[in-house]
Amino acid sequence: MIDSEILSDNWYVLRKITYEYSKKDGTKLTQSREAYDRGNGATILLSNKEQKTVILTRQFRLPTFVNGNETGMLIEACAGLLDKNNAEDCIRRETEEETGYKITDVRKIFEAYISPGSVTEIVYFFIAEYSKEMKVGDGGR
Ligand SMILES: Nc1nc2c(ncn2[C@@H]2O[C@H](COP(=O)(O)OP(=O)(O)O[C@H]3O[C@H](CO)[C@@H](O)[C@H](O)[C@@H]3O)[C@@H](O)[C@H]2O)c(=O)[nH]1
Ligand SMILES: [Mg+2]
Repeated sequence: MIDSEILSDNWYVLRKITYEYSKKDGTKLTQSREAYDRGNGATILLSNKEQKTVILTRQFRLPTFVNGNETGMLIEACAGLLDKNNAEDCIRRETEEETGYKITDVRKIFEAYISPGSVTEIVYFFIAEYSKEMKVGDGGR
């Protein structure tokens, strides 16, 4: 890395990074690219096999509104940004906040860079079973 310049540091951080990249033939190329750092995230698909149901969330997503989604409303799997906790603890807490279900067993199925051309974020994907006994609140937070 040759240089890192902060272009925006308001809510999350947008940097312009200049670096030297070695090509296969050994020649070196200097490139600059912007990278948006908003931390890492986790998402979970909650399902109930007996009922054949899943729980999804519905919320306003500004970036979709400015890019063709007329109402800006999006139906999604429950998701949240990670803090210092590990991804598993974080998705349990996020599930309770957003859906009102206190889940116990969660299984990580994979992780991925979701928009590697511009965003640094890794998203950890989980699945879990839920049942009505696990309902402890209204969710929606
Ligand atoms: N003031 C302010 N608040 C912001 C801004 N950007 C995000 N927030 C707030 O920060 C909180 C983040 O909520 P989480 O539930 O932790 O994250 P998320 O937005 O659901 O993100 C998760 O889901 C996305 C969609 O799948 C994923 O893109 C993301 O990686 C993550 O997993 C929300 O209350 C949101 O409004 C901003 O620019 N300004
Ligand atoms: Mg969320």
